Amino acid sequence: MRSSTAQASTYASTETVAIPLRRHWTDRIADYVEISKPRISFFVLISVAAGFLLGGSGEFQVWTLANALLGIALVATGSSALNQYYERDTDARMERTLSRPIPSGRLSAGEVLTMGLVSGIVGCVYLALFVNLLTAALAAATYLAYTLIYTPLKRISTVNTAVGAVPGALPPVLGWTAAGGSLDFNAFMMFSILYLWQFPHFMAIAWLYRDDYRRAGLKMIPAVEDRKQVTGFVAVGYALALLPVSLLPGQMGLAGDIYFVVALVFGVIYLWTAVRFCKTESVRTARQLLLASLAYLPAVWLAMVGEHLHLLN
Ligand code: HEM
Ligand SMILES: CC(C)=CCC/C(C)=C/CC/C(C)=C/COP(=O)(O)OP(=O)(O)O
Repeated sequence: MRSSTAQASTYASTETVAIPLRRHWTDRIADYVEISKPRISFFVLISVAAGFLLGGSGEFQVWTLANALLGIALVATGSSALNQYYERDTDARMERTLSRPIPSGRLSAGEVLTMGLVSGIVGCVYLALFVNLLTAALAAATYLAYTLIYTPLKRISTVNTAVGAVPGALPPVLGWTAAGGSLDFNAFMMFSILYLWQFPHFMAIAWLYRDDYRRAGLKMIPAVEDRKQVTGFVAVGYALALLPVSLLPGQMGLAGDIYFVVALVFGVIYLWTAVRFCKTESVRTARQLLLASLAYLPAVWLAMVGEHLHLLN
């Protein structure tokens, strides 16, 4: 125990962290919640719910949905905890992540490692017992791909984004199989939409935090690429590819005309913000692209589910 006053900037050199002797239990809970990356996890769970509501046979199984959400939330929390355990040194070098529980000394690395293993394993076992084996196996694959492949790859190659986008795109598939759906073309369409969506989303973020990533030695495209507009072209390319792919569910009978219009309108806005970002890389255009990404996903899932369940027509 080196000190009881954890001042984030003091610990920027990684291992030196202070664990306060006594902290109120509500503060510890808040730290555990922060470890779970609650905003990303919330979107992951929205995607699970969308997959579930589209993959079911028509009969609404509320308890299976609740069990799937709980089990997947535990697995997602476990993967976030292991990611932060592994990245405790690089997180301490980035302004965005410096005040996370480990680099700021509010939680020990050992605690977070334990949380990552326990939460991940309990979540997978819970899914196997209360949902089904296929969903448990896919959730375990998501957890392992995120922690053992994507996370270490961030230090090695810019390919990391294309790899991390695979576990990132699996949540709707987990929901789909939790509802009893098989791994068919419709599940693959939902996977593809979320896979492509992640690139403009992350190019905006990676550009905004490129100095952070450079300082930490993480290989993100805008942090290693000196030529202007490469990040923008990646964003535009994927936003463009997303447009026709996102219209497929309307064509394949998973959703109808309302979905088609919503996917088209939000897809065009997403593409337009990506083009603006590509033309003029700036904090303003990057933030607009990030905002468009965060509006796109709930809108598209909601329209698909709403129309599939005849709530909109
Ligand atoms: C390659 C895949 C992805 C990468 C590298 C990535 C990276 C990030 C990062 C670094 C942030 C933090 C930005 C900040 O602190 O300001 C973030 C925010 C976010 N991400 Fe992603 N993400 C990916 C995929 C996803 C997926 C699959 C989802 C949801 C299904 C998602 C949903 C969100 C949300 C909701 C936020 C919160 C924005 C906010 O703080 O307001 N991301 N992402
Ligand atoms: C069921 C289950 C395990 C779901 C999880 C799905 C999943 C992997 C979502 C996150 C996608 C992703 C690569 C986020 C960025 O992490 P980052 O490490 O780049 O972000 P950071 O820099 O903020 O730590």
